[in-house]
Amino acid sequence: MTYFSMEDQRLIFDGLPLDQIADRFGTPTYVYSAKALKEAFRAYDQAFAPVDHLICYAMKANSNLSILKLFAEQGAGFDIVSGGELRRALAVGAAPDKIVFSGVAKSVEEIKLALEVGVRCFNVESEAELERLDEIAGQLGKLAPISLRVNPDVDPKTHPYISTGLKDNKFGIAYADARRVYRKASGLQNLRIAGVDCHIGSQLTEIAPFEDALARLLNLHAELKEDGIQLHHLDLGGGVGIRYSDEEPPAVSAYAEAIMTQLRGMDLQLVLEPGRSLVGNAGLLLTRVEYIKPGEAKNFAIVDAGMNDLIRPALYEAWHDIVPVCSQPDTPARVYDVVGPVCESSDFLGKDRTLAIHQGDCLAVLSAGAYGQTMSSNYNTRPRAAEVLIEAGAARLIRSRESYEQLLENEKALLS
Ligand SMILES: Cc1ncc(COP(=O)(O)O)c(C=O)c1O
Ligand SMILES: N[C@@H](CCCC[NH3+])C(=O)O
Repeated sequence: MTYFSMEDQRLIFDGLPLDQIADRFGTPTYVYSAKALKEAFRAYDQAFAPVDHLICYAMKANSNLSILKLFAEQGAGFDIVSGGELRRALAVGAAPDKIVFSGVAKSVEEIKLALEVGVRCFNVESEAELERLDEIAGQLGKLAPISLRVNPDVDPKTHPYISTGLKDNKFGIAYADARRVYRKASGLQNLRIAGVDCHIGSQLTEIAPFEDALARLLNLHAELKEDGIQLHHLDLGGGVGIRYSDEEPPAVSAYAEAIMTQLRGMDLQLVLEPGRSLVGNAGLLLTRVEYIKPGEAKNFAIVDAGMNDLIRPALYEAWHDIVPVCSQPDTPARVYDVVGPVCESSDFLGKDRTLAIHQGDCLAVLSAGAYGQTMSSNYNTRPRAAEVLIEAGAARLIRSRESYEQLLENEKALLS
């Protein structure tokens, strides 16, 4: 499903011309389509309809409250990794019993809050965390629902920075230790074993690594049964990858078919934590060309969005398509590096892009709905971008551009 079209040389996104949105809200601005978000969620929900399942949207991909609310209304649960994300889920009225709590460094305060509100499950990432959780639950008179995040040592064949299920990654409990740690957990008074969990990495473009990880978890499930430990759910972590350029990630339906085939006959609820595939291609970043700068070796299109707004190209050399929102047939195309205002040579949004553009033109950086705004920063004292949602044929602001006052107020108040 594509949400783009061209009308009178203008790029239309979910029914609205992007130049109009840029004029109205300014740049840089993230723009999302509610229709695309809902359809992405529905693809998972329908594909897994034959089995008992819960889709916990991994809000690290995009935690704008309006987007969380939209997913909650579709029936989603949430995968959170911090007390901050828990507060976001609660702020949109998410049901705590649909929240799973991942993360390697859960603090005492975060655990207390999660126990008090009653999250569905803690995805425990170490023995030390298991002990901390048992102790705090005991103090609060609660029974903490847990699953162990098992590191299945499976190669997800993705960028090394976003691979999480290999032996040398910090995440999860080693597969070889998992059975022993489950036995230990079953002896701890204030814990209730709810399930098993893994997450092997992000932007996976093949199904096989998911199948390998699932096979290992099912093997563990059988071993635990022998030990008298019954699991109620199996959480397979993040979702499939998305298409940024020429990748061919599996369709959600094909992924679901493969997973459900393996799960057949197992009495386990399936939990999934997709992030990128629910929001990535439902969003883009609008930016305007401040200057065209021809160079000796390169031409630069210097735009008003930088690595502080979208860090993926700088961090992972990630490729995002960049297209003018108004095409200009009479303008000669040139090859540009599209670079931002930040004082770093790694501040680029795209390299060697053939574009027919002038100073003042507006560009759309595509597939920017996931890990865009959530990974943004105030580096160079740059305010975070605005965010806009297109819904029912209209665009509305869902986060205002940060003001310089907001950026200064905290420290100004502390000036001696
Ligand atoms: C624990 C966990 N769950 C879910 C996700 C979401 O993954 P994705 O955005 O690839 O669906 C991540 C991010 O990689 C994660 O770390
Ligand atoms: N931030 C990464 C994804 C990693 C998600 C966290 N485990 C990206 O932008 O591709």
